[in-house]
Amino acid sequence: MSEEAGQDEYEHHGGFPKYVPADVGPEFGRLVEALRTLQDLAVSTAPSPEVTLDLAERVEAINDVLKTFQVPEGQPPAGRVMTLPGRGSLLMLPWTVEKFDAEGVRSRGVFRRFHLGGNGAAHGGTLPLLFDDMFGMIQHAYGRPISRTAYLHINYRKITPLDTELVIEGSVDRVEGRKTFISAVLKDTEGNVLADCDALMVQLLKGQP
Ligand SMILES: CCCCCCCC(=O)SCCNC(=O)CCNC(=O)[C@H](O)C(C)(C)COP(=O)(O)OP(=O)(O)OC[C@H]1O[C@@H](n2cnc3c(N)ncnc32)[C@H](O)[C@@H]1OP(=O)(O)O
Repeated sequence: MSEEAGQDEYEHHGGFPKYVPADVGPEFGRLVEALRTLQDLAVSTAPSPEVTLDLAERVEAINDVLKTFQVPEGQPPAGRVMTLPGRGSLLMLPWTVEKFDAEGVRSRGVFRRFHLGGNGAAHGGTLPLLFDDMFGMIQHAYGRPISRTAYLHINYRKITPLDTELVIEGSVDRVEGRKTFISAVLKDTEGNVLADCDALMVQLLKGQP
């Protein structure tokens, strides 16, 4: 990361907690990966009613343990571990950032069974999630203040396959006052464009949520 990257005016805007990198051990990444596998299996299996009941009780028991450790936004490690796929957040696609500076951000990963839409392809709604998260990182790496996505325009050029290594890369196109215009492209490793996307992020005014 360059020295300028991420040097925005975080604390001046709308009640957002300040997110700082989380210091976690390898057990956290192991738990996240186990939960991702659970998600994949939850949408791709058809256990018997007896097994389903047994699993429900076991997962409920896990939830009872986790509930006792709930903390406010900004405090869980989920989303704050840059070295983990999806920064350790189950919501995010399990992609790993490999370039993060003012010139742009690049990330690499796969869509998994959990992200299936139909006929072997990734669900169309998972691509905007990938792009929107990228845009947040891009504007942060560029040093822009806290902003929200005003629009996001995506072009689906080719079917996005599951379990196939893909690359997404994007950068800031231009800044006009509060407005940051950003674009990114999703490609396979042979350079075929699967989708491209451009978005406007608008800097929040003081007090805007
Ligand atoms: C670590 C923290 C990371 C934070 C990342 C968070 C990322 C997200 O949460 S994204 C969530 C999804 N997005 C949202 O929920 C946003 C909901 N919308 C809003 O909050 C507001 O509409 C917001 C803040 C985007 C803009 O509202 P507001 O501040 O009133 O701006 P407004 O005065 O209308 O517009 C500012 C400029 O942007 C332009 N603009 C705003 N929306 C659009 C749009 N959809 N299309 C084109 N232009 C737009 C306006 O035309 C105006 O341009 P100009 O200055 O040239 O006249």
